[in-house]
Amino acid sequence: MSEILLSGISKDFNNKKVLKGINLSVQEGQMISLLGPSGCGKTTTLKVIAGLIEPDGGDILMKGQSILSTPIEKRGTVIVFQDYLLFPHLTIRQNIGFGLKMAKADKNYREDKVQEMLDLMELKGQEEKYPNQLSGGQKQRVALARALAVEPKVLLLDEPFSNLDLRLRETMREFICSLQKKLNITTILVTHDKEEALMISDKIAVMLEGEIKQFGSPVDLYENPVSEEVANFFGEANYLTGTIEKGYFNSSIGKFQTHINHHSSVRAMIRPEKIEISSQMYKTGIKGTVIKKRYAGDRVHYRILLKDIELKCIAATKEIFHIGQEVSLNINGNNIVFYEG
Ligand SMILES: Nc1ncnc2c1ncn2[C@@H]1O[C@H](COP(=O)(O)OP(=O)(O)OP(=O)(O)O)[C@@H](O)[C@H]1O
Repeated sequence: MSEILLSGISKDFNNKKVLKGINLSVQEGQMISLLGPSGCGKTTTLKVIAGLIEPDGGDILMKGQSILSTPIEKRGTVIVFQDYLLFPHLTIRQNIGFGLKMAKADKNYREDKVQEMLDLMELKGQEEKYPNQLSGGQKQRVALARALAVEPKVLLLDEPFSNLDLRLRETMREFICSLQKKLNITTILVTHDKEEALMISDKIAVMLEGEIKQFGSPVDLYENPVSEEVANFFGEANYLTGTIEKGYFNSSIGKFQTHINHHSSVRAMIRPEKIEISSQMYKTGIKGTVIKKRYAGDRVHYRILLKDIELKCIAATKEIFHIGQEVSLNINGNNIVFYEG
């Protein structure tokens, strides 16, 4: 049974459909990302789960029971916003204990729990300081400590890394991932950062214009996007048109073996890094000429011209090709994703 299940959740704001029937099933202990561009409805979805926004339609079940009419503080969910919303006039200790105080938890229990959180979040020595005396990463750990102190069943994180600089972002990402696994807490994280979602999630829900377009593992989403819309959102893609016949995809640049057998006209999607480039002019390779090159340190982005088609290719920097160079391309048919043409 799902820890949390959204079924047909809809929400309009000023006659604009912001959520158009969201379905999502999250299992206990999973880390899920809601990934989508700004304004697609990610935060609204989190707020609906937390009880901060009432949906117009649909239901939310927690372990099979509807929580729609359950008050916010009894839902077992807690939301951490990107700007942390710490209380500036309270010390770190008081901030962390705030939720427990509101819940009228016993004083001894509260003190023990705050201590446990200070240890868990590596905040020892900071307890009597005020939020403005802490770094961004420390503030975020205080916000997490305050959220986790009340032992929620579901942790909701809204863009948790967006206010941190690049290095701190990586450290906090690692910290939150290992904490989430250690506590085995069901977590839904909102992000617009694809790489972040790919790196930290058990599953990703791609959200575009108020709808979940695909829900799957990071590998599935990147390697087998269900539509061109999802493929384009996730990264760069090359498209070729052609037909599939007897297990082969026939296109203007060549014939590729595929596992698909039915006859049809298709559009084929190939990720730029799935194309192998070589300076060796193999007989089986597809001949092309490098016409553009962008060096990015750990990789190089190329444009390769083949007859009248330009392909985007991304390669490691082991061998760097120059503009005008004749190269040979190799594409494995298993790395081509097909959409109906
Ligand atoms: N309380 C509200 N009243 C009116 N419109 C709202 C309200 N909250 C959100 N919206 C609108 O709903 C849409 C979705 O907003 P939401 O904050 O859920 O998007 P998001 O995907 O989280 O984007 P971002 O990453 O920019 O936060 C936006 O067009 C926003 O302006």
